[in-house]
Amino acid sequence: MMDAPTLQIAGLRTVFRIAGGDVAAVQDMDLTIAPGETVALVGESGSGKSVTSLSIMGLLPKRVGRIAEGKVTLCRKSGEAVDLAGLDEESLRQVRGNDIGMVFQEPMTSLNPVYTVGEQIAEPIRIHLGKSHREAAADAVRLLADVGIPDPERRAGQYPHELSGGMRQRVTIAMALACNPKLLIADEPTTALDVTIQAQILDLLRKLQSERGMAILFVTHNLGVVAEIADRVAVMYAGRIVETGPVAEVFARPRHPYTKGLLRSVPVLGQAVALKRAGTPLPTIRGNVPSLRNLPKGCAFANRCDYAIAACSLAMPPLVEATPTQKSRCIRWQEL
Ligand SMILES: Nc1ncnc2c1ncn2[C@@H]1O[C@H](COP(=O)(O)OP(=O)(O)OP(=O)(O)O)[C@@H](O)[C@H]1O
Repeated sequence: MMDAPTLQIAGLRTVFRIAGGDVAAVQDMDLTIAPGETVALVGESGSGKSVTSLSIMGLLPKRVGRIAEGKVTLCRKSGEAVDLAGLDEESLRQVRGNDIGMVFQEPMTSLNPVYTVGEQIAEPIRIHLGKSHREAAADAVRLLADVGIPDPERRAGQYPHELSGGMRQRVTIAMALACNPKLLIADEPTTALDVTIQAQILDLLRKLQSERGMAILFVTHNLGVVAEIADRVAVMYAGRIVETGPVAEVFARPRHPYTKGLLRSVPVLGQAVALKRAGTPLPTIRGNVPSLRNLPKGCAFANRCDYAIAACSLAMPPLVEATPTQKSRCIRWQEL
């Protein structure tokens, strides 16, 4: 029998209250992540990637954002399945940092400047796992070693400002993993780091995942990072998944014009230099992401799409199976 999924999102719709009514930042969202699997959410800025991860974690801005429909089922460490969309704040606090670990783009937003890094890693271990100060402090040093920080005993006594950006991000990963979560949500965790450090952090996440077998939801706008880290990818556009499938298959043969455009606009080093010399601009997707306040009736990508026909503007295309493993929200996927 297959293991139960670690995370199962079904029919998620997340809305924000704005002047004049609610606007949906995420809708029709179905997504499953199996134990030990890495799923990447990609798309341009504003496509709804971060709102999806905030919805899972119960961290939507209070009174402004809310889950209006759908279920977010998490298989907890105990084996119990809970619908995070239906939990109160206190129950969510027991899940966050315990069953779900979180790593964000800017490590300083997760770290407190007035506590040592050792104290900060030890805190969730005491709160969620009920260990003593002494045991939690020893665990914190072990975790610092696990995330590749040299001289972990000395580092545990240092404050965040005494560490480099890459080291700080390793510390937030240690914090996220402190309680051995089933799911790690990493929202642009390498975007603020320079390229060599980025590669080290991705290597570290891969190594930790193979050791611990946790599921990872990886949010990024960077397709190179997706290729490095993910098993499956879900491409978002204007709040909806427009294509999903195994990374190798989607990259080799995208079945949605938006994915195709995104892949075409990734600079390939030699090619980018040659294009620049020839005075040819790198291909980009023309036009802009539509405003969520007045999304068109049909496909939200139609006005930017080279494949658009009249039918595309009549109704929102459903997400259909293009292959047994790949889905597309395009009525012309067979022609791509
Ligand atoms: N606090 C808020 N109030 C109103 N609307 C919001 C709020 N936060 C997000 N949104 C809406 O949700 C949309 C999706 O935002 P989200 O942060 O998920 O995008 P993203 O794909 O993660 O982009 P980025 O890569 O820039 O973080 C935004 O375009 C915005 O319209």
